Amino acid sequence: SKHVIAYLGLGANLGDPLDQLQQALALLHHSQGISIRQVSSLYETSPVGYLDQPNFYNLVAEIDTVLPPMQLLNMTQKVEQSLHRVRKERFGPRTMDVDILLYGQRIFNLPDLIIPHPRLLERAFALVPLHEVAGDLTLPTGEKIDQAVKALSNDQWIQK
Ligand SMILES: Nc1nc2nc(S)n(CCO)c2c(=O)[nH]1
Repeated sequence: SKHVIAYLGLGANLGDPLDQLQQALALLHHSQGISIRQVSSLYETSPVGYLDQPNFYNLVAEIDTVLPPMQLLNMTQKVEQSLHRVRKERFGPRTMDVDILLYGQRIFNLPDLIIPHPRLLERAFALVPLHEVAGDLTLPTGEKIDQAVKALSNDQWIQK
């Protein structure tokens, strides 16, 4: 069936984030219908949304998947659960967050699946690692990633 290149944003700021990110990548790579093609550098980033929490560690993985979007969403939620994701505050600290940033050139606006990720273009913690693995991509909504990353305000910049 049809192969789609998708981009997943991973983040963690509770427990042992580096170990959890490594475990999440291994789980994804060994999932049926998903193969990881590229992984960005690891970035330590200051929390966006709810500031009174530990720094996050973020990365973006480029995957080749034959899963339809809702099945890919199920897989990402299973990975979060196996990393003991406890959903408390919506923007609070978490052991693992796996967001579907892009799914080929597709656009979805479903109740529990909005792609491209709605806050992608204003979040350096997603856009900078995405630019690293897919810098010359144009979003299905028309924005060019390399222009969007340049447009980020300086205070949004993050260190590797
Ligand atoms: N720096 C940073 N801030 C965040 N705020 C939320 S919510 N999240 C979870 C991802 O939506 C993050 C994150 O991954 N990194």
